[in-house]
Amino acid sequence: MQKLLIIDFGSQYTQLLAKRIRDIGAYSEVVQFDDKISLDNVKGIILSGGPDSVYEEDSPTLPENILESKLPILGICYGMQLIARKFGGKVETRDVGEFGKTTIKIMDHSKLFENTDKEFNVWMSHKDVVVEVPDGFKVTSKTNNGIIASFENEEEKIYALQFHPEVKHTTFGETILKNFVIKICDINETWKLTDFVDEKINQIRKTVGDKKAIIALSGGVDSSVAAILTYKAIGKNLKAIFVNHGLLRLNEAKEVESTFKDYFGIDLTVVDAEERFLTKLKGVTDPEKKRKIIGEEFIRVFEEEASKESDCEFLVQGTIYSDVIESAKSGKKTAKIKSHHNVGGLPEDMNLKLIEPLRELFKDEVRSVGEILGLPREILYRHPFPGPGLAIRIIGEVTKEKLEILRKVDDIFIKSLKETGWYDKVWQAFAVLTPIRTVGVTGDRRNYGYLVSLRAVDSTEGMTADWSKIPHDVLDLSSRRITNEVEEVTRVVYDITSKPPATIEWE
Ligand SMILES: Nc1ncnc2c1ncn2[C@@H]1O[C@H](COP(=O)(O)OP(=O)(O)OP(=O)(O)O)[C@@H](O)[C@H]1O
Ligand SMILES: O=c1[nH]c(=O)c2[nH+]cn([C@@H]3O[C@H](COP(=O)(O)O)[C@@H](O)[C@H]3O)c2[nH]1
Ligand SMILES: NC(=O)CC[C@H](N)C(=O)O
Ligand SMILES: [Mg+2]
Repeated sequence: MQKLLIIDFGSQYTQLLAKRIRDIGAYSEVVQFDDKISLDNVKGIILSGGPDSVYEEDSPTLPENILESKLPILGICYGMQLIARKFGGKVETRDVGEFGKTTIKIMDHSKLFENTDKEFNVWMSHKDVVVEVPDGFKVTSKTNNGIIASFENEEEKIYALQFHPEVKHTTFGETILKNFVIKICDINETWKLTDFVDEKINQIRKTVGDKKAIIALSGGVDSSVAAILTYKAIGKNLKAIFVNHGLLRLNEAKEVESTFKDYFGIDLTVVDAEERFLTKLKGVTDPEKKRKIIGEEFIRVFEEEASKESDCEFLVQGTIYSDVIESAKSGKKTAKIKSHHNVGGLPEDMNLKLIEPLRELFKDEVRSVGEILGLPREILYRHPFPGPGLAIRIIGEVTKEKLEILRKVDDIFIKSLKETGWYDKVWQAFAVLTPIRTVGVTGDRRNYGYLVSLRAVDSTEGMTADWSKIPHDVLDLSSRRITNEVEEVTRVVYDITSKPPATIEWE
């Protein structure tokens, strides 16, 4: 089968690139930069970004055989800088980076930019820049800051982009990738999500055999889809476990329980584990420590529940690709951003075998799988909620008192969004409780209360995000309700940072 090869230099977005290629309907494979690379059936090569700088010693280099192959090449970010250096251009670092939204202007015709505007927004994440392109290459676009955003050698079919076309916030990103895959590499075969569903159901059936499995069910999108997929494979041999770790939102435990009992015939056990989680978290302020403690405690609960069943050997989790990438469990060079509780937060000694049917997919693909499986909209379009819950939204130590405050604030914000029709317009929204105390005046009295931040983001798969442009009156409504109804809070701010440079959750 014809394919595109993606060479991974440690970008946070490598699998996202693979996904975009799937969206275009072509088959792609990701390999590490130092793997032995076979070029059989390969029609084009994409070089990913990465955390290194090409001028540093020991930084990853271009595999030799790809240049000899004369196949079309597209270098992105680090990949672009590698091409510049390899062919004799110049790469330098700058004091000020470009992270998030930047505008570029097309300077010269390029096949890559066919059907795009002459000027459009792109998503950047870099500090190094190409200051001189190699001989034989031409600059095809620059950013508003005068930085080279793309260059190419059309004859050799070598193309380079400083920005990330694989990121949804890059307008025309899909057009650019399509131009590369279809017009430049000439690929024309199809990949479908329904094939994926059938394949996974068979695989799960084979793996579990006549043993039993438990599914860690949070009521969120990913684990609900994983649950139905697994239920289709092994039926009654699947038991669902929902852990109430005391870090949930207002009324969440009750809602999840009733939704699942009503909708699906799956056998669901709710485990009340509030005291054990909060005891373990006592005095802990470091975000990574919190995540590891929670990840381990989850597994201990699942092990205890599994041991109550005969022949229960498997734990199904709704892990998706963004959980994997940020925990640095993908490529060799990928930097760790944070340990997602269900991946980087897992203990080393665990006796259940993991099944993660959605591990390679992104959120929007998971939603599509859910649609194929017939899950209701209200489950599929819930905002994501992280496994460690409110523990990573309370900056500093987690206490019962703080959990109470944050639950009330979060509930008011979400209700305000729902009432004004904004809940479905943003990808994820929540509140964060900071340890900062600030002076307020309520009813002529001094009130020394907490500072909370509201956060709402627009995203497609959580890998990048922009802050949502919620109207001022909706923010105003939320702020007034919060300060009126939650006396411990004296100040409300709205988070206006994109990812990158920030992340979605604060810890
Ligand atoms: N309270 C919980 N009880 C049981 N399992 C949980 C709980 N919270 C998280 N998990 C497990 O951890 C996995 C990762 O959590 P995550 O929040 O990323 O996914 P989700 O809750 O299924 O979906 P969403 O991202 O929409 O919230 C879940 O798929 C589920 O398997
Ligand atoms: O199940 C989870 N376990 C975790 O440990 C975790 N950390 C972040 N998230 C969610 O992932 C998405 C990206 O968040 P970040 O930009 O903060 O990494 C956002 O949707 C976050 O809510 C988690 N989900
Ligand atoms: N995202 C990237 O590929 C970054 C490449 C390089 N480290 C830079 O800062 O420019
Ligand atoms: Mg969740």
